[in-house]
Amino acid sequence: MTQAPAIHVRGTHEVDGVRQFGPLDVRMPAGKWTCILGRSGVGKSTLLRLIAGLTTAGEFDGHITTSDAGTLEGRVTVMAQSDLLLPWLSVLENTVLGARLRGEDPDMKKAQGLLDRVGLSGHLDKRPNALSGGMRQRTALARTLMEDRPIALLDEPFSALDASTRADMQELAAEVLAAKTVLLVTHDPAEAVRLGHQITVLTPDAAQTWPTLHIPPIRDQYAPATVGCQAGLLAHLREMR
Ligand SMILES: Nc1ncnc2c1ncn2[C@@H]1O[C@H](COP(=O)(O)OP(=O)(O)OP(=O)(O)O)[C@@H](O)[C@H]1O
Repeated sequence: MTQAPAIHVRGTHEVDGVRQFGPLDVRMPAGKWTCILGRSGVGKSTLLRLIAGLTTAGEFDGHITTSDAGTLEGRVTVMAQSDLLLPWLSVLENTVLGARLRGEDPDMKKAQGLLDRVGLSGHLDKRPNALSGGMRQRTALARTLMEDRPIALLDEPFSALDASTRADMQELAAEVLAAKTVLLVTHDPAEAVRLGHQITVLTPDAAQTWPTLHIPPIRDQYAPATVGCQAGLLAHLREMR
């Protein structure tokens, strides 16, 4: 795997000639987690899609660059808000879909290991319509973690999970994606404070950096400093409405 680069996004996004967000200037440090929050509809998923090189509802006027001047193409793995599981494939087949689409031999042992870590080892042969929402999301997470890319873009990857499973999956993702450049879109201040090396709050006008704790992630969510940071961030998000 190549080393994870930093990512720098500068620009403005417009939909039908109306500015949706920007001009923003956001830097995602190399090999670190940047957690992005902001009110619903502000453009978090759009920003993620722009970095992923996917289409958006509008036009982006700006630049997305990497610290090594390399292209993003082929170096990014994306976990979208909807799980995008193929209904005719099993849990295991969906998990190895990336390799299959590239015409490679999938690493079945790695896939089975990840599915075990996400608690689905007893469901490998099931089709997505036989799974709960949380099980589907964990399958999509396993599929994302299969890809050994230097950049991971995760759009609310733990939103369908119960609290204890969510904590477990956050720890798994932090372990597997260590040293990668990660963008995590979340609505949960506790999640951002637990996982983020950097916390960015997107507004229609800018991307604000919220001060994080000096302790490196993954942080103890019950430590007084963590709880205080979460409370401050939540208050800030509520004031922005
Ligand atoms: N296909 C589309 N056509 C027109 N407008 C769209 C389309 N998709 C998204 N939008 C608009 O773009 C804006 C940003 O959407 P986006 O999904 O990026 O927001 P978000 O911050 O991720 O929201 P949420 O937190 O609710 O997921 C929204 O106002 C939305 O209405």
